Amino acid sequence: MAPPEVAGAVDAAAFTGKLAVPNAGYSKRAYVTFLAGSGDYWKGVVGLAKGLRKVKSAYPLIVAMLPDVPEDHREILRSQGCIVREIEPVYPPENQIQFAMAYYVINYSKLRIWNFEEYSKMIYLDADIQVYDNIDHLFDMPDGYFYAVMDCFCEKTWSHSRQFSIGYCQQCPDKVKWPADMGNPPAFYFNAGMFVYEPSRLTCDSLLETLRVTPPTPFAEQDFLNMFFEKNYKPIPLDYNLVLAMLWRHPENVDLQKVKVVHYCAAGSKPWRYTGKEANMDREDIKMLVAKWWDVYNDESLDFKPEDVVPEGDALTKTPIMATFPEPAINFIPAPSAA
Ligand SMILES: O=c1ccn([C@@H]2O[C@H](COP(=O)(O)OP(=O)(O)O)[C@@H](O)[C@H]2O)c(=O)[nH]1
Ligand SMILES: OC[C@H]1O[C@H](O[C@@H]2[C@@H](O)[C@H](O)[C@@H](O)[C@H](O)[C@@H]2O)[C@H](O)[C@@H](O)[C@H]1O
Ligand SMILES: [Mn+2]
Repeated sequence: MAPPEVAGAVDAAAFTGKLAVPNAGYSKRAYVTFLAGSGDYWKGVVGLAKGLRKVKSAYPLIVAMLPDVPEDHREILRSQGCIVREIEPVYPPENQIQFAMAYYVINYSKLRIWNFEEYSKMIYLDADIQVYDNIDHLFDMPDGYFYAVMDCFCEKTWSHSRQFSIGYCQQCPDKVKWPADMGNPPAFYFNAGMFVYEPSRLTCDSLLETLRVTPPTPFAEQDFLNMFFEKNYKPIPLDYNLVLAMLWRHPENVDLQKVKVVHYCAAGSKPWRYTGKEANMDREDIKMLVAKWWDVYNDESLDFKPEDVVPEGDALTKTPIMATFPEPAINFIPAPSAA
């Protein structure tokens, strides 16, 4: 069953993929992910690069990374055709979150991807996301909006929220209705693991200016982006970012045959760390999705090859060029080591 129709959602018909038109202009487009620290998230990026190759995406994958990503990890990503871009960390005001600095620096630093204005349109994907069907047609959606998939409020990670306390979720707004005496129901709220956006230095400056006067919140940049883009946000179908908790919280809204993008964000679901021991991780659908991720990661036929490099001047970047942008010599205060 389709998820609840949401007013203003982009018409599902636009998502057949058949409406996609080749990118006529030279407006540059790219996927972008984010990498911080010397931990194992680089494996997620390798999986994502190979997944995008498997679905024959026409666009490159940029990796926005903090200075604390070690050179050997960067080299692995370059060898997989990724374009590596170092970004400056974003430090929230020290006085507010000194005990969770690493978490907040990692999440708020993601905002630097708005500076990549050599691209007219980008699709951001967390490193714990995998793309199993081509989604290039999302680049053709009308400009001026922020497209992302609605999140779910039912996991205990939401226990701090009013929604959780009354059992309300936007995925099933009629099950527990928002009480009239609590004012209007919350605005649609998206998961920030995947979104379609238009880079702009002006927007980036405005984001960082606003952040300076905004106290950090539990979901960090996800809460912040929902507040900042509330008026431009357009929900897109959950097939474009399946937050795994939907499988046990709202199975009636999920058709795994139609899902194009899977977000391994549930506790214990990161494929490269999977043990099957955490809650819900012994489900057959979770085991299948984790195995599916490993199939792509281990598929050597999907490794980047030199012949994948496109000739200079090709209007469409058909496959990632083996380029590494000159990493700007910015003097960084080393970011706290990532979580
Ligand atoms: O140590 C870390 C933690 C996070 N990330 C990046 O930040 C994103 C958001 O973190 P995560 O996906 O773990 O959050 P969740 O979606 O599970 O809440 C990840 O996907 C990575 O792209 C990273 O590179 N290193
Ligand atoms: O805290 C910041 C993160 O917030 C989001 O993850 C959440 C969200 O999905 C909740 O709905 C889940 O309950 C929770 O498990 C999960 O961590 C983004 O996916 C991630 O990119 C990042 O912005
Ligand atoms: Mn994630």
